[in-house]
Amino acid sequence: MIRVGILTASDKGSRGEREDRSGRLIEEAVQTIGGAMAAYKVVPDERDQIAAALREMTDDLGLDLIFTTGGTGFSPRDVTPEATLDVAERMVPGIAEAMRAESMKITPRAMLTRSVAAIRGRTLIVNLPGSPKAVQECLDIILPALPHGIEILKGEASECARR
Ligand SMILES: Nc1ncnc2c1ncn2[C@@H]1O[C@H](COP(=O)(O)OP(=O)(O)OP(=O)(O)O)[C@@H](O)[C@H]1O
Ligand SMILES: Nc1nc2c(c(=O)[nH]1)N[C@H]1C(S)=C(S)[C@@H](COP(=O)(O)O)O[C@H]1N2
Repeated sequence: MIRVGILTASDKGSRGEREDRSGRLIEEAVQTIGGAMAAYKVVPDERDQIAAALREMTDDLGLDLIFTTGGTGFSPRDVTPEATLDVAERMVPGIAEAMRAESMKITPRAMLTRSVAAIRGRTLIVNLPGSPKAVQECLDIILPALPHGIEILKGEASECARR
């Protein structure tokens, strides 16, 4: 079982002005790879609050995988990638590269997400864009590859199967 944290960075969501459909979507999608939501938080687009929530989900809760949603674009308040870099120990560029490359086949605006993926301790952190449409598209692209990486992170698999 993969223990998943969902962190929604949204000013509107944190004020209770919008239902978090993106967070709900992530919760349902991770079940297809044996994931279960173990923590959920909505924070405003504030770098310190996002980084603090990421530290809590990694260091205190020891989750396997964290998806953030929102705050990856060009608005001055979009700081989720910067907050992720604040807590990152090792980068995983291929995940964001794959999301952008495959999403570009759907919309050229996919190049506008500044999302990053990184490892802290034994936790993989992946930024997703904010809209439910973008979240679904990005998860379709990356979810199949994640369980193997998480197994290795957890020390449950040492070799890469050639697939
Ligand atoms: N968590 C979410 N749940 C449902 N819809 C969302 C969510 N995040 C974004 N969206 C939708 O995607 C659109 C673009 O997202 P964007 O990140 O620009 O949000 P915003 O509403 O401008 O800002 P914020 O969510 O930070 O208050 C939004 O207008 C909204 O329709
Ligand atoms: N697959 C996919 N990626 C996408 C999109 C999309 O519709 N589908 N929208 C893009 C748009 S319009 C923006 S502005 C950026 C940043 O989104 P965010 O600010 O909500 O994080 O994600 C991009 N990535």
